[in-house]
Amino acid sequence: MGEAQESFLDDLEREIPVGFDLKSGGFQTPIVLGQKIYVVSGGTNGAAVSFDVQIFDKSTRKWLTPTVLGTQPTLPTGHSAVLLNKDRLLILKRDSTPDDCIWFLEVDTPFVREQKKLLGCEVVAWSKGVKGDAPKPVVICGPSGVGKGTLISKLMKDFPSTFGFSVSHTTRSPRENEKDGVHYHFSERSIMEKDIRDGKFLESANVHGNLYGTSIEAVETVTDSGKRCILDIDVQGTRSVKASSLEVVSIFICPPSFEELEKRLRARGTETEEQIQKRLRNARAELEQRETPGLFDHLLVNDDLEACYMNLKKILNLDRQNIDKYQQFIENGELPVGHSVSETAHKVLINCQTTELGKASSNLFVLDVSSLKGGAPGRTRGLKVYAIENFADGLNGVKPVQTPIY
Ligand SMILES: Nc1ncnc2c1ncn2[C@@H]1O[C@H](COP(=O)(O)OP(=O)(O)OP(=O)(O)O)[C@@H](O)[C@H]1O
Ligand SMILES: Nc1nc2c(ncn2[C@@H]2O[C@H](COP(=O)(O)O)[C@@H](O)[C@H]2O)c(=O)[nH]1
Repeated sequence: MGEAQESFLDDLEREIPVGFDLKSGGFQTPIVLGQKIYVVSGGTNGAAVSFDVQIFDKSTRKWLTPTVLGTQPTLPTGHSAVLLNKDRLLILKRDSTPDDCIWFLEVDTPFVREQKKLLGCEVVAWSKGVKGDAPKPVVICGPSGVGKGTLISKLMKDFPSTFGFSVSHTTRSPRENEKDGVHYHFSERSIMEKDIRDGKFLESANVHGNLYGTSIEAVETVTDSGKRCILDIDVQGTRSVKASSLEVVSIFICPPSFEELEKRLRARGTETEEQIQKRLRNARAELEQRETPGLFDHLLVNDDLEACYMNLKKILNLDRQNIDKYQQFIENGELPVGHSVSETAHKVLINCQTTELGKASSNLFVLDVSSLKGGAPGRTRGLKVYAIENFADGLNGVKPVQTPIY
C-alpha cells in the first residue's frame, strides 16, 4: 500500500466509528462520494464468501446496508477500486481470468437512482465489464394483433446468428403452441412479484389483466451470446426501458387501420371475445401514445407484411457489412495478477505488479472511461484497455502501444 493510500485510510478511520476495522481480514476499499463512504469488502483470506458493501453516511454518522442488485462477482483474493464519473466504482479483481477481472459497482447511476426511488432504500448494483461494444437491443412495440410477433419471427429466421429473443415472464396461461422458456417464462404471480421486488426485472407492467416483465437475465443471456437482443414489450415497458440505462432502438408498429387490427386479432383465434374487447380498448390508448416525444425512435405501418419487413430491415441496417460488425467480438487479452488503479481525465491508470502480459511488455495500462456504455442492469460494455510503455510524459503525452487488450 502506498503512502498516500495509508494517509487516506488514517483520515478515514477518524471518520468511521469504532467497531469497523478497515484493516482487518480480507480486503476493504473505502471510496468517498460526497457525504457517503462506500466500503467494499472481500478477499478469500477472510471469512467472507462474497463481496460485502456497506455505506457510511458522514452526515448522520450511521452505517447503512444497501440492497445489492445484479449478479455479484465471485470473490477474488483481493481487489483494487477507484471512483469513476462520480457514479460508479471500478473494481479490479486480483488473480482473475481476463473476462472476469473488471467489474463496476454502480452507486449513483440513473438506473440506481431509479431503483432507490422504487425500492425506497439505499441501492447499489453490480455490473460486469465486458469486452467490446454490443449493438443496441431492439424494442418492438405496438398494439396486440398488429404483427409484432410475426415480424420478429421473420427476423429470427432470416438472421439466426444476429438476433436473440428476450424471453419475457408472464402470469398469463400458455396458448396451445407456446412453450415455457421459449415464448415466455410462464410464472406464478406471487413468485414474479417477489422477483420484481428483488430487483431482478428491467421492467414489468400489467398488460391486458396479466403481469408481464423483462428480467435482467433475459436480456443478458442474449447479449452475452454475442447476439442483438429483441424485446417484444408494451408501451409501459418501453417507457421503463427508455428511462433505464439500457440504450435501445425503439420501434412502434402501427396497424393500417383499427378495423384491420380487429380483423387480425379475431383471425388469430387465441383470445376469448372478452379478451379481444379488452385488447382493442388498450390498443386505442397505445396508439395515442406512439407520438410521445422521445419514446419511439421509429414508427412503421404493418400493412403489407413484406413491405413492412423490408422497412424494419432498413432501420436495423441489415446489410452484409453491418451484420459482420455485430458479430465481431474482440481478441483475447490478459490483465496481470496484482494491480492498483487511479483515475485522471477520463482515463484510469492500472498499475500492475507484474509484466506477465502475454501481449504487452509494460506493467501500465490505461482504461479509457469515456468509452463505457450501458452499465447496470447487468453489464458495462465498451471496455478499451491499452498497454502503455512510457509514463514519463504523463498520461496525456503517452501514445498507447501494443494491440488494445480489450
Ligand atoms: N401484414 C399483415 N397482414 C395480414 N395479417 C398479418 C400481418 N401481420 C401479421 N398478421 C397476422 O395477424 C395476426 C396477429 O399477428 P401477431 O401475433 O404477430 O401480432 P402481435 O402484435 O405479436 O400480437 P400480440 O401483441 O397479441 O402478441 C397473426 O395471425 C398474423 O399472422
Ligand atoms: N411490458 C411488457 N410487455 C410485454 C412483455 N412481454 C410481452 N409484452 C406485451 O404484452 C402484450 C400481450 O402479449 P401476448 O403474448 O399476451 O399477446 C403485447 O403487447 C406484448 O408486447 C414484457 O416482458 N413486458
